[in-house]
Amino acid sequence: MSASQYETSDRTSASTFQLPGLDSTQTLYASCALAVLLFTLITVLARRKSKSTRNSVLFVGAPDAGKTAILSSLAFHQQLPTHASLQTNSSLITLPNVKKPVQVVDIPGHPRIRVQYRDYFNDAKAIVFVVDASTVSRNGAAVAEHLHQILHSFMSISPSQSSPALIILAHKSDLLASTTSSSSTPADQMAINRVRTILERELEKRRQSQAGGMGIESLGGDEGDHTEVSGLECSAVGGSVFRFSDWEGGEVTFLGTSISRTGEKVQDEKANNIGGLEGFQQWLSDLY
Ligand SMILES: Nc1nc2c(ncn2[C@@H]2O[C@H](COP(=O)(O)OP(=O)(O)OP(=O)(O)O)[C@@H](O)[C@H]2O)c(=O)[nH]1
Ligand SMILES: [Mg+2]
Repeated sequence: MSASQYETSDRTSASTFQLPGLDSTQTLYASCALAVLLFTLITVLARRKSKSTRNSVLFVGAPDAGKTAILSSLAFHQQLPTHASLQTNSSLITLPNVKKPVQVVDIPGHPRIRVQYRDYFNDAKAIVFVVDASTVSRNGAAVAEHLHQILHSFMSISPSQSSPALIILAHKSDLLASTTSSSSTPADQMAINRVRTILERELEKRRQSQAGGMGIESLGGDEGDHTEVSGLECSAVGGSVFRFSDWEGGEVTFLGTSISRTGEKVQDEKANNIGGLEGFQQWLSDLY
């Protein structure tokens, strides 16, 4: 091959990597700048997408806790007669000072159905765990098992993803009012204290069983009996017992709630407030 032939082929291959009007160094810089721009664009779009996916509110909790009753109070401003739900309910609710309606998904508490919360977990902006404060002393272990499943899901969220907010409603506080009428503590606060204390005790039992390698009751659904169940990790500062305030999965809010009896109009039209659920409505509004 002659020297002139080499020259021609060199020029041809060089020209394929050059942008018109730029030499090879400038072409390299331009390509790098373009790559950085594309990367930034993709990252921004991906972040926006992951932020925008968390929009709904998820109601979970034991059967008969009051989830559907709360949902119908918020959605229809009236407590409709309810019965054990056998399928997931979904409704749009309006919140004070929030422009767009918010979707609420109510997962039945039946052990076989409750695992369906996982299908909605990644879209949830808030997880609302409803507890019947009037019966929790009797069924605390079962309620804690259910809550453990939820806490486990929180701890499984990857660090790059945002977590939903978690609130535990100490519900049916009206049923404590008669038993606590002589006490100076308001019924809502009494309900919170009771629910928090019982759940912390029951979750601590589960934590100890795990640590002792004794195995604990199943977390339900298709997870079966896990030997390495986690989700109850607490910061070392808090000492050795389970405390919601030390839980590593995030902040846990407690609120006492109740709703009026069947058929009563429960909305204060002017304030758009619903008796016994105002604090909860406000908490939701603050999220949106
Ligand atoms: N006293 C009182 N009763 C309530 C309150 N909230 C709900 N209830 C009653 O509790 C019962 C159960 O309520 P539901 O809303 O059906 O319970 P749920 O959590 O949806 O139960 P599942 O669908 O089985 O998971 C109903 O009879 C309600 O009227 C409350 O604040 N106070
Ligand atoms: Mg229901």
